[in-house]
Amino acid sequence: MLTVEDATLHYGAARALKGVSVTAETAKITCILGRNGVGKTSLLRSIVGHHALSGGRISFEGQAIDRKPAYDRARLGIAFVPQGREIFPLLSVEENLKTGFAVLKGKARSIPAMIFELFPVLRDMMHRRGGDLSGGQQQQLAIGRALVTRPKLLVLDEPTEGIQPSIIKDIGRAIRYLRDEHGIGILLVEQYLDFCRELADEVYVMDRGEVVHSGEAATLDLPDVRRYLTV
Ligand SMILES: Nc1ncnc2c1ncn2[C@@H]1O[C@H](COP(=O)(O)OP(=O)(O)OP(=O)(O)O)[C@@H](O)[C@H]1O
Repeated sequence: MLTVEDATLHYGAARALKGVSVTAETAKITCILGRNGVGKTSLLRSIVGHHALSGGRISFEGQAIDRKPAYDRARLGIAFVPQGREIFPLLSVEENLKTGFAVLKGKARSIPAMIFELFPVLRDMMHRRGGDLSGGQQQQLAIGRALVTRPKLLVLDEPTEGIQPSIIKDIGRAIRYLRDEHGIGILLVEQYLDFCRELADEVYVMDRGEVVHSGEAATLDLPDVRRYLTV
């Protein structure tokens, strides 16, 4: 569904991505592991249209998207849950969810009931301000907002960062449900190996702007992967 080929990205003279190739399939969970600063966020932001590549190609459902602006990619079905959530603290939970309407046509503008089945706390806190939610609840809200756009591919940047274990479990369950029941493709980056192992179908490991390992999650060579995750 999503193919990134030979992606290179520069910040000024500094090269953050060096020939990265990654694919994410429909109804599969693809996890990119790597420690801080190896280029995971840069890769995701290139995929969703927040950074322009300096080389390489990105295609989605067979269509080249690397020259398209972020809102076009969102309309095609790519939704992004950024690191740090980036919810609107002064807007209510409901208003935050409705910001997802921007990429939908008039008639399609509704909040899917599935979001409240996955994260009941969002219904309970519908009229509270986003900024009043805990970190874990904000992460659920950020995922909910992404789901409002009815994505085919959900891209998540470190969804477990700074979140308590019970909510990490809820988020893991939600991700599995989206894959199994809705056939959504999931692409997530993580530093938390166990979360990734439990969830992922396919795994990539990045180091210093490059993919250094890739394969099915079930066949991961754990000592080798851990080596890339420890500082
Ligand atoms: N806007 C920017 N301008 C300049 N350099 C940047 C910018 N964003 C990231 N970098 C640098 O690019 C490299 C890759 O950063 P990136 O955030 O993609 O890594 P990461 O693996 O996602 O790390 P983290 O887990 O901390 O987000 C780092 O050396 C970082 O300092």
